[in-house]
Amino acid sequence: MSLVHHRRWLSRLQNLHSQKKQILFFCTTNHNKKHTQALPPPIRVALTESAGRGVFATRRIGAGDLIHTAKPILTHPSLSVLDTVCYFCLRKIASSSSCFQDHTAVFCSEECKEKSKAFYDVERRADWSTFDEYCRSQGLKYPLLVKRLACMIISGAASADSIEILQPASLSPEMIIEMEEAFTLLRSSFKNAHILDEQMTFLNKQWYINVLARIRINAFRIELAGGSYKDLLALAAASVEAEAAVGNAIYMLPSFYNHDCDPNAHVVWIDSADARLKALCDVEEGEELRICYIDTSMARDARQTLLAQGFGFQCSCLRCSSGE
Ligand SMILES: C[S@@+](CC[C@H](N)C(=O)[O-])C[C@H]1O[C@@H](n2cnc3c(N)ncnc32)[C@H](O)[C@@H]1O
Repeated sequence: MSLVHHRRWLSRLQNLHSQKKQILFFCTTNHNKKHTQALPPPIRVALTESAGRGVFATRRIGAGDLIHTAKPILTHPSLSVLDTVCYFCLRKIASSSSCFQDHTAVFCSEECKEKSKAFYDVERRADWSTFDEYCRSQGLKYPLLVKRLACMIISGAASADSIEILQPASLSPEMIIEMEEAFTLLRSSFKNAHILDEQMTFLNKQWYINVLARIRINAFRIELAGGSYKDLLALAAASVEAEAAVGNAIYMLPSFYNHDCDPNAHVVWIDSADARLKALCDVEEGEELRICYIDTSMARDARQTLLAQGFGFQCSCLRCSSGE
């Protein structure tokens, strides 16, 4: 990406920051005060030397401190937990008596149902069985986020360029060919549901590829840390079967954190897709905050391969450079 391109995105980000309605993404909560206040988090997004944009501390942050919280701008539950995880916030639903069932989806609260009403109404007009089955059989999770985003755009809850600010993955011609089937299924599901052409003007192949290229390197796999002992046992069992995730989500600010195999920050989810960015050690003012995109316990070569294939970069962090 060129410097001019980066500057353009940085200025867009600054504009976003100054818009009051966007404060949600950057919201921090001061629990010591009687009233909840939206304070700016102690960070800024700026250009790094070799990893594009990154997140930097604007003051000293102590080990274990909450840096900021972030609400997702897009979520989708894993297909295997559609009937036990909230459609909107990905909270686990303990029992059918404690949820708000609505046709194919479950909601943990009236609030989540209300917040997703507009795009859920669009989604439930269509028959998604073929699309979902295609994703399930191919082990694809990101097209589900594209489907959700398309429903949000059709309903007016999001704009067609809402995640354009995020960095896209570079896609090979083979990857683009692989996307065609899911795109065709997505479009035809809307068509068969009689969604009007004028509501779907954005939904062309180029839009689909652009969005998926961004989701590919910016989506977070959500594993909830909270819950009962029974949940933890279930989570441990599910982890073994690689099904621990309740879903996937896209955030704005957390997407600007770069990777390090020995990170100084991490993301935690307690009981929903609301993310908490926390410092893992003391961080000095001006220092870049980095999270780890993959399992830190892996060996160097495995980490390098995964980062190159999944995120398109060669990691040159201290740990990788020292061969650890
Ligand atoms: C989630 S984005 C992070 C923010 C990104 N730098 C930007 O400008 O929007 C992930 C991408 O950032 C770059 N990146 C992240 N960590 C990196 C690192 N340690 N070294 C080089 N590039 C990195 C890679 O291009 C990667 O695909």
